[in-house]
Amino acid sequence: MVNYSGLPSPLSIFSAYASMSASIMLFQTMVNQVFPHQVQDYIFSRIRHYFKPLSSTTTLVIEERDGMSSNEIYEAAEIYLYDKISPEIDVFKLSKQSKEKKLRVNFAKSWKTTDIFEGVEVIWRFVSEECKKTLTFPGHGNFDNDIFVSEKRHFELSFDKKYKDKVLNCYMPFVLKEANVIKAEKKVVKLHTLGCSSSYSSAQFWDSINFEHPSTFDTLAMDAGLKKAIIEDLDRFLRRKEFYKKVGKVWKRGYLLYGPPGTGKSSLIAAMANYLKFDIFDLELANVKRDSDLKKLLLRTTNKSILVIEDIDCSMELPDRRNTASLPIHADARRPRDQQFTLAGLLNFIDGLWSSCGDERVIIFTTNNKDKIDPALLRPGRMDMHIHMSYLTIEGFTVLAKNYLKVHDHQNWQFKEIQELIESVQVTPAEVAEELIKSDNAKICLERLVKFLKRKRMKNEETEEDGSHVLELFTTKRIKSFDNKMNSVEVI
Ligand SMILES: Nc1ncnc2c1ncn2[C@@H]1O[C@H](COP(=O)(O)OP(=O)(O)OP(=O)(O)O)[C@@H](O)[C@H]1O
Ligand SMILES: [Mg+2]
Repeated sequence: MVNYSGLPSPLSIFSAYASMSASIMLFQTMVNQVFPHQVQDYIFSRIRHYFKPLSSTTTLVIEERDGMSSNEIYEAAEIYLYDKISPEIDVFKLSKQSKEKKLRVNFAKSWKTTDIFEGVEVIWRFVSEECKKTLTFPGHGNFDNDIFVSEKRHFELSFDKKYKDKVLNCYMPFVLKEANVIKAEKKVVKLHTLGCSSSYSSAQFWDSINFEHPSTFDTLAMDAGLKKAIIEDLDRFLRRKEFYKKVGKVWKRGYLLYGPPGTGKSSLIAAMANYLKFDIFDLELANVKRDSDLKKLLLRTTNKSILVIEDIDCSMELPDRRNTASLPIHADARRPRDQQFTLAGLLNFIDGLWSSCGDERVIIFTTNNKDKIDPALLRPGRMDMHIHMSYLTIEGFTVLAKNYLKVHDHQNWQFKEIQELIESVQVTPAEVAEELIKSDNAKICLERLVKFLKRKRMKNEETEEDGSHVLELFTTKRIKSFDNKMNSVEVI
């Protein structure tokens, strides 16, 4: 039925629509009668898919994780978009972890913003979904269920299809570059520690907070020559990207810090992280359950980071590691042998696969007792530098006095006495630092320190007079007072 203008009349449109609706209803009834529910759903979803209006928009999904590793584009987008969170207009997420000083503003669920790049409009949307997984653990004869909840996050980037090339080839590199600039400008060092979803769950992940350790090379009580050597080594490492590439070596540097408790090993790690502006990944081997978990965790560390494994001698529970290098670090009888891991395995993985998956990696091991650690760690080529953190020296004390009390040696008569005492007593920077914060008054602090050092010296002398220990302590003291009073660095 066509009217004189050549257009279909309203009546013809209505009758066509009515007959189409009737056919659809007939088809629907037929499908409902013939097919089971699941098949019906599938048929209707396919029909909807084919008959939906053609979209002119493309959407890129940028997930937080790319398999086992973090996705660099997601991280860049997070940094780039962070400044676009506007508390006045949008709903935003506010959080604070107990160890953190500042509030943390973050993207709320379904947060959305528009960005314009060279005249092209793109829309960013933050999507976060909760995933619940039920894990079953064998209990006493029965099975305990534990629900493990994790968050899956991604960004969706939508834009007009015709700008696909421009977005992929120009906008995305722009976002990556901008993120690097922002990161360098207000680089906040992060401390990543091991987290676990629940006491039963085996899933382990890195949990991060802002790292606000005040230690720097200026505040470290250490011989100036050693400090200079470490700083120069770090600078050389950063500069040598091309060199490492040319010689076919992985761009990583390993340090072994050893010395008695309280001599500043952890403080030096903090100073290095603050100097390099690298994140710290603090790996407590005692909390890692399986070899496969360890590998996953290592692969989830990022570039420009420091992997720290403290007290490596204590992570190895076996009495003598020299003959047992292939025995597991965790000799846990409840676990099958293939699920345990060895130091040799860990080192091979770090040297091999892990290092080749990233750039600008620093790895630091610490120990109180270098003699007790596995020879595998001391092998040439393993750790590039062995740094001995010693008892307090006069030079170290000068740094502490300046930092804690703002006094310089020439200003104070007690300095000479303290210097003489420090030369004759083995005292750690931690012990002296503890005395120096006991009062706001520098004079009182130094007087107390003199008393403390005299008491310590007397105690040592008394112990030396106790016949049963004479030989051992004498030997230890004479040898160690020479050895341990020297910070030293050994480039391997
Ligand atoms: N060399 C140092 N320079 C400045 N402060 C220091 C130094 N060594 C120790 N301290 C002070 O003592 C505290 C404890 O030191 P730190 O944790 O760095 O020692 P450590 O060698 O890592 O000890 P442990 O072997 O027990 O882990 C620090 O927070 C700092 O205040
Ligand atoms: Mg420490």
